Amino acid sequence: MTDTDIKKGLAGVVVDYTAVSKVNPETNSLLYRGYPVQELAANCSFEQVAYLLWYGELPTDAELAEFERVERGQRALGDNVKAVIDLIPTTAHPMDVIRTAVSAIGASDPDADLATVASSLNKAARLYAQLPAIVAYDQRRRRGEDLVPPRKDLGYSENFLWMTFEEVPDQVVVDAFTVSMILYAEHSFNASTFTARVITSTLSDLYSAVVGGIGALKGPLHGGANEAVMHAFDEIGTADRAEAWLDDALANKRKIMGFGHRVYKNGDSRVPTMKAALDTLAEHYNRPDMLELYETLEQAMGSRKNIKPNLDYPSGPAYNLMGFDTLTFTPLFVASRIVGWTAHIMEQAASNALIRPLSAYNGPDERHLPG
Ligand SMILES: CC(=O)SCCNC(=O)CCNC(=O)[C@H](O)C(C)(C)COP(=O)(O)OP(=O)(O)OC[C@H]1O[C@@H](n2cnc3c(N)ncnc32)[C@H](O)[C@@H]1OP(=O)(O)O
Ligand SMILES: O=C([O-])CC(=O)C(=O)O
Repeated sequence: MTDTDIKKGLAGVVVDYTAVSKVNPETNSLLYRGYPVQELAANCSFEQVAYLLWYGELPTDAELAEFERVERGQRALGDNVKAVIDLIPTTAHPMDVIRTAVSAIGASDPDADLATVASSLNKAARLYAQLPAIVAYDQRRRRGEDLVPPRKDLGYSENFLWMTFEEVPDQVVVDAFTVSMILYAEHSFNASTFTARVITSTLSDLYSAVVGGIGALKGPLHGGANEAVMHAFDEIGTADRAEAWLDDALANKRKIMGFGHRVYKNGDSRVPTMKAALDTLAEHYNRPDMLELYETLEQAMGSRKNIKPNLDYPSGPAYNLMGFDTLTFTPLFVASRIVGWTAHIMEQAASNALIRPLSAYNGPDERHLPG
């Protein structure tokens, strides 16, 4: 075994097939079940995309109506889940709250260990329906606000925003939110999805795999970057300070959050769509200063390092403009990625092989206890 045999971070290693999505850095494209994500973002609801990712085809009108009926019927936060959340101090990171809430849902499911396709689809649908209530309630309780019950007359995005802010914002805001949910839903074997697949590969249950995925997503090298982008914007303040801030950060060997990607080396296929949504929001809220800072930092990062933004870069400021607290950004990613994770969990279960790579030992040579 030589150093070149070791693929640190599994970089460049193809570990399995997937039919869920195709990330193609050569053409800078992303397909969900064959459809370009940009087409889906421009034409579909989040409900349609969730159905597509789970079932492999877009729903007919009748299938969509039934799918929406089931989702709307399961939106309300269960009393037991609310009680668990209320036990967690508001000083905890919201990702820890989401992780615990999902664990509580799993622990109260008598069929948690049942892994038939129908049972897994039901569990996935329940988590997808419940996560907005969990995310919205956690943000509200941190602000000292009461829980807002869901409304069955609203679509997924409108209801999510309603439960968070107790009002449905203008359509441009709802549309930008839907675009973000669609773009975040799925991205092949990223770290959190792979984590979920590893857990599934041991024949563990779907909830355990999702909880593991949430843990992996929390880190700032993955989903936690959308939150970290906003912290950086807060640190920088105004566009005129961006270049000096960046030079200082790079001199101190800091990673610039929201830039770079393991697979895309020429830009993230989702960024132009999310940037267009951010542009709309900046106009709607009359915040040209946010765009100026965004573009100045992007250009400076391009000229210093030739590293391009990833999806977390436009999403962070977009969620800020929508009114979400910075700590809620990564939980929003969870609410969307639950769809991708569970699609992969089901795919892994249907064609399973225990995931267990090898390691090269570089510890002490064999030795023995004295005597
Ligand atoms: C939705 C998502 O999860 S997208 C990813 C979100 N994560 C972030 O935005 C965090 C910031 N970005 C990063 O840390 C990285 O780009 C990653 C983790 C996303 C990808 O990392 P890798 O594929 O392992 O690339 P790696 O870290 O080896 O980067 C290659 C070089 O570019 C540099 N680089 C890459 N990204 C950045 C960055 N954001 N800031 C500064 N330098 C960077 C690295 O330091 C490295 O330089 P070196 O060769 O001089 O050591
Ligand atoms: O693919 C990755 O490594 C990270 C990413 O962009 C995602 O999960 O959306």
